[in-house]
Order: sequence, then C-alpha cells, then structure tokens
Amino acid sequence: MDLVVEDLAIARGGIPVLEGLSFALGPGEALVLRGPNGIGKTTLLRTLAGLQPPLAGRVSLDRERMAYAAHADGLKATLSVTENLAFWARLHGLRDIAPALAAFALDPLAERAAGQLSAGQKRRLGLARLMVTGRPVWVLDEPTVSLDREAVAMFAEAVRAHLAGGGLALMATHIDLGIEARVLELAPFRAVPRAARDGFDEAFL
Ligand SMILES: Nc1ncnc2c1ncn2[C@@H]1O[C@H](COP(=O)(O)OP(=O)(O)OP(=O)(O)O)[C@@H](O)[C@H]1O
Repeated sequence: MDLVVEDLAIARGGIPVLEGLSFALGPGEALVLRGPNGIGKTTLLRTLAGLQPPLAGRVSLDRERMAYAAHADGLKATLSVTENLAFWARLHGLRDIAPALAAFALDPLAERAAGQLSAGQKRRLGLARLMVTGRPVWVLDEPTVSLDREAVAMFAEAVRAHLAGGGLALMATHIDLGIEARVLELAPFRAVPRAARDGFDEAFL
C-alpha cells in the first residue's frame, strides 16, 4: 500500500474537525472524499501532504512520491505555459512535457504567460503539472474548479491513464468524474465537540 491512514484525527485552527479515519490506497486505486462544506476535506488533504500535523493517528506515505494540487495552482505568472511545465519537469528529472500539453489541450497556449491565462486555463496548466512530476501519488483538492465540461473530461482521462499506469489518486471533489473510484463519505467521522465528549452539559443538569 502506498498510502495508509490509521485512526487519524485532525484539527483546523485548533478545533478538531475529523476523527477515527482509516483507509488505505494501493497502485491503480482512486478514492474520492465527499462531505458537506467545512467538514474537513481540505484539512485532511493538507495533513496528508504534510502541511500540518495530525492530532492523533498515523499517516504512512512517502511524500517524495506525492504530488499535491491545492486550491492555488502554484504557477509562475511571468513564465509561459511551456516554461512552467519545463520548470516542473526539470525539477523532477523529466524532460518530455509534450504529453502533458496535449492531455490538457495546452498546445495553442504554449507561449502565453501563465498570468495571462483564464481561470480554467490556469487550472488546466496546474493539473498538467501533475503529469510532469512523474510522481505516483496524486493528492487533489477540488481539481475541477473552474473547468468546463471538456476540461473535466480531459482531467478524468488523465486520472484514468495515471491509474492504469499504477498511480493512485486521492481527491476531494463533488463532481462525478466517471472513473472507477471508491468514495469515502466523511460525515460519520465528524469530530465530537469536546463539551459533548466530556459530558459538559450533564454537569449543569
Ligand atoms: N485557516 C483556517 N483557520 C481556522 N479554521 C479554518 C481555516 N480554514 C478552514 N477552517 C475551518 O476548518 C473547518 C474545515 O475546513 P475545510 O476547509 O477543511 O473543509 P472542507 O470540507 O474542505 O470545505 P469545503 O467543501 O467548503 O471546501 C471548517 O469549519 C472551516 O471553517
């Protein structure tokens, strides 16, 4: 298993949001996180990405093998589409950015500065970046935001190819991508507020 989560509890801004989470993902598998706004999807992904420590539990993941796409696309505004991808490819020891350009229909925009792309085009470039990392574990936070229907299909195809190549993907998304994926509904793992756990109310009865 490339990603194992055991009895994880996480907090945001000092307030516990989720607890008792356990799941595992192996090569070729995808897991979709579902739950209402504010349940803790982003917090969970940030924890897995190593941006914040868990309250309790364990995450087993080699972060050198992980590519994380957060809400922000992390693009260099003054560099062109090609330069952005080439930068990331070089960083990860890869050379060929052509498949990533083609997968997200970025060829016609290849010379445009990333800062001058539309929101959806920026998102396409941000997702194309995943491909040039060559990393097997994709951790994705609302990857389809700003994408039109065609671009969502491009993304779904990229994920499908990634899984077929032995990669794995964990993502928070409300959209049905039409890919084979397990769904983890987070509502049952909502953290119990401390007052309720400590019997705080009972003390006043
Ligand atoms: N920077 C922050 N500081 C403090 N609390 C935060 C911060 N960001 C989010 N929260 C709170 O943490 C909880 C979990 O937020 P999170 O962003 O993980 O939810 P989410 O499931 O990703 O929501 P959404 O579907 O709206 O993106 C929410 O109650 C939110 O208000």
